[in-house]
Amino acid sequence: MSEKLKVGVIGATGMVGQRYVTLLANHPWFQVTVVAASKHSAGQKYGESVKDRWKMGDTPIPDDVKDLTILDAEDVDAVASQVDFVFSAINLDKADTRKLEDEYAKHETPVVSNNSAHRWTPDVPMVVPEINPDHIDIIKYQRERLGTKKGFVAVKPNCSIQSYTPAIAAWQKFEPTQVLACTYQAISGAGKTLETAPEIQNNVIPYIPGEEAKSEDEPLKIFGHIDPATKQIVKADSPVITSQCLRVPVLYGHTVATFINFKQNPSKEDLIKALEDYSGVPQELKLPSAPKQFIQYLTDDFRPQVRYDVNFEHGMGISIGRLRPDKIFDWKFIGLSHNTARGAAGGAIELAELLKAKGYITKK
Ligand SMILES: N[C@@H](CC=O)C(=O)O
Repeated sequence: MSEKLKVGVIGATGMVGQRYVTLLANHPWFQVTVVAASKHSAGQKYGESVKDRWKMGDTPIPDDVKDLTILDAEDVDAVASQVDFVFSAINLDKADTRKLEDEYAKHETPVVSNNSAHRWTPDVPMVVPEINPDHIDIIKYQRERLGTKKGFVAVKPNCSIQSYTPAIAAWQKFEPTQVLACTYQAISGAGKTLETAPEIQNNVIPYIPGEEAKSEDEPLKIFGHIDPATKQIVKADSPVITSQCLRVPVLYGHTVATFINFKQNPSKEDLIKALEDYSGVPQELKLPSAPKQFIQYLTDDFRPQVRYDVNFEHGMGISIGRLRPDKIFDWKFIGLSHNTARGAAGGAIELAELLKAKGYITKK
């Protein structure tokens, strides 16, 4: 077996960073060799630093990272010189995040980011590997702009869109024109637990800052195409998506109530078959984090439920149910995805696997 790629996790102490180090423990291709965080945590042993704020429940702090000394994420030289690429879960303001991620790229260290800062940079691919793997081809133009040979930034989209965008992708041949999506989002999406967010207990909060714009716009970049003339990703102009995003007292799992119109007139059987048959490059290449079944359709009207279905395919699969005709729209359905697995660290790890398999991430 070839030597594993050395990985840095920047922003390793927060909730998404913790999810990265737990998902990467025993990864067949990647080995976490550096954990980095704010200056405040730098110099401490990772295990010591996170033990009182460990949010991964029963999953212990992995042995391979426990004794690593946390580096300052802004000391790019120190981190980049020790790794082949980094996962970014850094939590700075957007301009500073963009600057820092670019610096890593310019140090010839590819960045696979969870952060939203670069999602709308026109030559940064925003990828769900099952849906738009071809967007990684934009990296050649990004490298031209950055003046790098190996370095680049690639991002995954916001977690909220992953409970309905896969269904829209599976139904592209029916030409979706309009989508209405109301999300019911878990508290871990805000980096909190039910204990650290007492305000969510017995409550529903009707506003998640910035979430509706992300939910409406990000799928369109994913459905877009690379324009070689401008060396940019041009977003699709349909379907038009409108949304409302609510925070609910759930730890993991974003549920969505979705309504959809099509130009064509698919039957329920056509729609379910398209969901169940939908499969992509990660499944073809058998990427280590790829779910065997990307989308499952559940016929029981009481499903999908967070309690039973959030961990479908280790949190990397999407569950859809209650597909039925609507009085105003053509169809409506319920979707569910795991917001910190498929929706965050798991989706980014699958993207890094795709980038490695396609030769964009290599040993330095
Ligand atoms: N913005 C989301 C997190 C997903 O990436 C949320 O607040 O739930």
